[in-house]
Amino acid sequence: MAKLLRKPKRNPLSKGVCIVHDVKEGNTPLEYVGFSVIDLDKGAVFEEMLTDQECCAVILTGKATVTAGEQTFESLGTRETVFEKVPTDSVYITKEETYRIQGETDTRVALCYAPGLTKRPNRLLSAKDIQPEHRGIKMNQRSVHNILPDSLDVADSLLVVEVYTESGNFSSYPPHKHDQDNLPYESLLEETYYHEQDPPQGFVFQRVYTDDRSLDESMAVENEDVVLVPAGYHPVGVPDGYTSYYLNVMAGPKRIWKFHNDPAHEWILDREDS
Ligand SMILES: O=C(O)C[C@@H](O)[C@H](O)C(=O)CO
Repeated sequence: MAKLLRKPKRNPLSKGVCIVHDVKEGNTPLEYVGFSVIDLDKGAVFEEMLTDQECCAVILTGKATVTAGEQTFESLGTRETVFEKVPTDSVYITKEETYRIQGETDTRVALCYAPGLTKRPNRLLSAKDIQPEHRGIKMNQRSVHNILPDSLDVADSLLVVEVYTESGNFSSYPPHKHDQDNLPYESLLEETYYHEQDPPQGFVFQRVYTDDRSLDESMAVENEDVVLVPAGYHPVGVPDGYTSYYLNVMAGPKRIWKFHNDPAHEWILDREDS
């Protein structure tokens, strides 16, 4: 199995709480991004005390109450499956904070981590404030929900976005990278992809490669897999008949998404839509 591909597990953590993914220091080549997926049964509670990391808790499916410090956000979450394709609710939680998530229904939550540099207000990132963004033409079309974009000055390091790519299309395409701290031309951001497919027996292809090919992995990515992108271009192709969903977490030394397209494939952008 490719080194960048992580399969889902179901490791019980406490009563009614299961860890599906846990990408963290010690098991990842990533220095800035941490990523977990947890499943909570209705009524079950997950609690964590953050130290030097900030966190964005994305309610992928189901409903939950999130308490962060003195604030409680109730009835978060908008969908039973991610393929309802409506934006969802998330909560930004600052470093050195204790937070708690309680499932109001069975719920799946993505926990996105990155270095916290300052104490900031915790904040609800409401589904109501997310306008789906359409990108691309021809077979390069996708729909994007910007949960924590760089235009929102809410976090120190974290960028979070979810993307739908329909049957037969490519996204994160033409291939782009963001692995050089060379602003204003490019920023250095690591990235994780949490993937789902509809129907769930589907798979997508993701390649992660650098210009010199010292990194070049092509992966068949199945439902609930995670792909790590420490560096390089990272396009995704979706087979006919399936819809792809992925959640991206990005972080690096500067909180700005400035990508560089692979010059070999940039011509893709210059075509007429027809
Ligand atoms: O295809 C898209 O537009 C989504 C990607 O940009 C994805 O969010 C990503 O690769 C971010 O670097």
